[in-house]
Amino acid sequence: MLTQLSNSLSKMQLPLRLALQNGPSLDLGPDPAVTLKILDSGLLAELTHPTLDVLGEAYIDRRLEIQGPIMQVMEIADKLSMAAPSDLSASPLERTAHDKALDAEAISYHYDLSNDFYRLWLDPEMAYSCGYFHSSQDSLAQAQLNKFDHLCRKLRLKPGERLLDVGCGWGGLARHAARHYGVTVCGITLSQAQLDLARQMNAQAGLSEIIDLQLQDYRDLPGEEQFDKVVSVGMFEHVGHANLGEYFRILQQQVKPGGLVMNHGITAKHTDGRPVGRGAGTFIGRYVFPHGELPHLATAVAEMSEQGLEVVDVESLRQHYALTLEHWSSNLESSLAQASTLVSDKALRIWRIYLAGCAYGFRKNWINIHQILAVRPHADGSHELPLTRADIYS
Ligand SMILES: C[S@@+](CC[C@H](N)C(=O)[O-])C[C@H]1O[C@@H](n2cnc3c(N)ncnc32)[C@H](O)[C@@H]1O
Repeated sequence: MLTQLSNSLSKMQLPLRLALQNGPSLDLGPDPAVTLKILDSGLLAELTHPTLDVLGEAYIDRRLEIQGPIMQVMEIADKLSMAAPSDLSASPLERTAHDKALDAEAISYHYDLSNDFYRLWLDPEMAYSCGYFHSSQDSLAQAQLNKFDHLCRKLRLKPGERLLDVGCGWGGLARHAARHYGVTVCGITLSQAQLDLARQMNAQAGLSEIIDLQLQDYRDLPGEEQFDKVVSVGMFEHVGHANLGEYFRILQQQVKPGGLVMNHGITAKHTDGRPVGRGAGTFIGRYVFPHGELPHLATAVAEMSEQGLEVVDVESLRQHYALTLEHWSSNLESSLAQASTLVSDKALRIWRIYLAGCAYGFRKNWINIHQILAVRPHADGSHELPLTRADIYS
């Protein structure tokens, strides 16, 4: 049965062994570093031209086992997927009409999984977004502190200011800003599990009085012009194209005239959002971030501009997200036994593929990430930003 695979794949010369359960095996190159063990022979027909979602799905459904370093598995899976016909650009774009109920369900699916599971592979402050590496040798914990500081400096936070953190996660940025910049913070999340732990962490840090975290959708934020600065980190990927205008309008309304808004989020490679990674995006949408959508940088900037936010600075952190994800993936890979006691076998398989696959995707430039800083100018068009960025780096 493996002959049919041999014919279609052997010219690829990969360090890969394909093995049938209790049966023969086929090496696609010398010294195989990775073995794909096929537990369901029905998969063989698909393996002649596998897309990444087919391979990922077969693994999480236990039709396939993987043996070997996970990052090498990703690289080999990507090469295998090149045998697939490249007609994916014809597949329809994933766009959802987001509403509050749908978003709450999607957020709970991902973020309420298990705090203890996330704690296994995130940094001690549990930042769940791209770090900022001053050097590739920085630890994950250091890179996350660097990121908090980079954001606070770009936002030019000053003692006594009020900061809104939209999608605050486990509150690491809020604590950093309150501790080191003397601001009071209001943060919102849609995950009850996150909120509970974030409040505990704030209390342990003695910061509960100056950080107010709530379970709230961004569309339910009350009032206007309540905040000196607004930050949103790793959240706008959940908003959806159809709601981007409303989302940025709300951020603009929340900040006082003259105030700054920072949007830090993953962005699409192509302006029209056509698929990349031969099925990788399909897998992420189906199993990791349901209804997630990645706008292109140009779309985000256009939507911000239309809502009265003047974009003043844009920085790509793509290499930083590859490094961050490599740390997360390697932390998870070295804690698999413990992880298996915290989440289901299927969830663990999904998260293994997601972390390693996204690290690979950022390295390959399939996706990007941008910090977009904007100001809400005063009515006469003025603002108080300095003429250069020198103060950020002093
Ligand atoms: C990837 S996490 C990032 C968390 C945090 N900013 C960080 O950097 O660690 C995304 C966050 O966005 C929040 N979120 C997603 N959709 C939301 C919505 N509609 N309203 C409020 N928060 C939302 C999630 O609950 C989660 O806290």
